[in-house]
Amino acid sequence: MPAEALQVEGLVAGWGDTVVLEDVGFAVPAGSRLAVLGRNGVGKTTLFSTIMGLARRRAGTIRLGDRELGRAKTSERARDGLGLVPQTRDIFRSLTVEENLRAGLKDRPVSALDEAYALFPRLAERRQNLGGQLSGGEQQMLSTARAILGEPTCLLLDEPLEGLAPVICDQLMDALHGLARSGKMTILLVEQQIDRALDFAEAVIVLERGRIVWSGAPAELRARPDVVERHLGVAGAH
Ligand SMILES: Nc1ncnc2c1ncn2[C@@H]1O[C@H](COP(=O)(O)OP(=O)(O)OP(=O)(O)O)[C@@H](O)[C@H]1O
Repeated sequence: MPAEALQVEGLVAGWGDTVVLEDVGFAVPAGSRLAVLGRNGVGKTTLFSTIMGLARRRAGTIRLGDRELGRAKTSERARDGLGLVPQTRDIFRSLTVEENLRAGLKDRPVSALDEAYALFPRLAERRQNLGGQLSGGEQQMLSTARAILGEPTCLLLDEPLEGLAPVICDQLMDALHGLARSGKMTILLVEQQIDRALDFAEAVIVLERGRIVWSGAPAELRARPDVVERHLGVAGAH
């Protein structure tokens, strides 16, 4: 396996005729965790969408392991090991929790569902409930669990904590830390809760208007309140 799970170089991308990302480049070592930070509208979701083949790449390369993704379809990227948990939590509201999870199994045996239930015991309690009956936190757990069942080598999590109560954020982050400890998955996290993102990540990139304006280690960002204030719009990360 190459040392880098994901390598992005000179990426210019957007939607239709609109360019959102300009010359974005970064590399994520296999098994590591990267936080992607930035204010609303700077292009974080567009970055994940471009990696998944959902947005329009105009220039640059995206390499997953040793494969350059080029024009690969989203389904091929998923087969090659990319997984996305979108901000919109794409669960099937009229299917049960168990049915939702089965949809994420790909070719794996049904017994693999136990992995999801071990990671999120709350989902086991709710397995016969419909997706639409779940709380926001449970829906986020379901969306995350379904992506994980596909055994992605590289998981993209887009603002998983948005709108969740602090205690649910704790539970979700505990599960993500557990996943990360297994070392099998490379995880990219977009998150507005900066402290939680910095606790989780080993490296950080900060986006502003579609460009990377800062990159480094979480401790380095914590030592730069000026960067935090300027690009993330808050007084400081503690
Ligand atoms: N699916 C889409 N179709 C068309 N334009 C989009 C789409 N998603 C995002 N955009 C546009 O791309 C630009 C960057 O938005 P994006 O969602 O990537 O930023 P973000 O940093 O993820 O912000 P947020 O934190 O608000 O999600 C915005 O102008 C937005 O309207």
